[in-house]
Amino acid sequence: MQGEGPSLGRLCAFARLGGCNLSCRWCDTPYTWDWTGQGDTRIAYDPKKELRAIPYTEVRDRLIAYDVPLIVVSGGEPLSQQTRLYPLVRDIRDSGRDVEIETNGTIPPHPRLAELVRFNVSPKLAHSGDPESRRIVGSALAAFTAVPGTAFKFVCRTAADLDEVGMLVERYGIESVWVMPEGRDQSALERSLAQVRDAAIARGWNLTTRLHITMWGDRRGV
Ligand SMILES: Nc1nc2[nH]cc(C(=O)O)c2c(=O)[nH]1
Ligand code: SF4
Ligand SMILES: [Mg+2]
Repeated sequence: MQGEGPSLGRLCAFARLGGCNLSCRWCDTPYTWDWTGQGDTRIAYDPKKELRAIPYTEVRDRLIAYDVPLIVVSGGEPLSQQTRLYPLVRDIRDSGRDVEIETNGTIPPHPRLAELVRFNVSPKLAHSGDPESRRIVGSALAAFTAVPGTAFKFVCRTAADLDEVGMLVERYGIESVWVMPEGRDQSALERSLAQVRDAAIARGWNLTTRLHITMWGDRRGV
C-alpha cells in the first residue's frame, strides 16, 4: 500500500534500496544508511546485516509476482543507483505496471528513467539537520520540475516550515506541492498534522498523511 502522496492508498509492492547521500535526523528508514548512529534513533546499523546485493532479474520477478498494479521504489536514496535501476524499471513497465520513485531530489534523474516513472520528490528542510548545500541542489530540482507528473512532497512539523517550502516553491517554480506531517508514530503524526494542515490549505497546497503509519505503526516491510 502506498502510504504517502498522490497515490496514497493504492495497492503496491515496494523495493527499498540501501544507501543515502543525506542523513536526516528524523529519517524513518535509518537502517538503510545509518552505520554510525548519527540519526535520532542513535542506533548504528550494520551494513552487513541490512544490505544484500540481489540480481535485478530476481528483484523484478519477486516484484511482479505480487501481482499489483504499482511498484514503488524507495530507500535510502534510490537514484544513487539509477543506472542499475533502469533495467529493473524498464522490465516492470514492460509488464504493464506503474512505477513511482521516492527521491530526496538531490540527484538529477536520467532522462530515459524519467520517461518511465513518476517521481515523488521530497526535498529536505532545515529541520532535517542536513547542510543546505547538500539537501538543496538547484540543478537537480530544476530537472525534476521539467519531468511531467512529478510530485513534490515536503515533510513538515510546524507552520513555519511552510514558509521554507514557499521559498523553494517560488525559487524553483514547483507546481505540484504536497505537505506531509513528520512522524514515525501515530501521535507524532497527529501532532504535526494539527500544526501544518490549515497553513497548507491556506496556501492552496495538497496534504497527505502517512497511511502505513496509521495502519501498521513504524514497522519494517510495510
Ligand atoms: N506503505 C508505505 N508507503 C510509503 N510511501 C513512501 C514510503 C517511503 O518510505 O519512501 C513508504 C513506506 O515506507 N511505506
Ligand atoms: S533523504 Fe530520506 S532516506 Fe535519506 S536520510 Fe533523509 S529521510 Fe532518510
Ligand atoms: Mg519511509
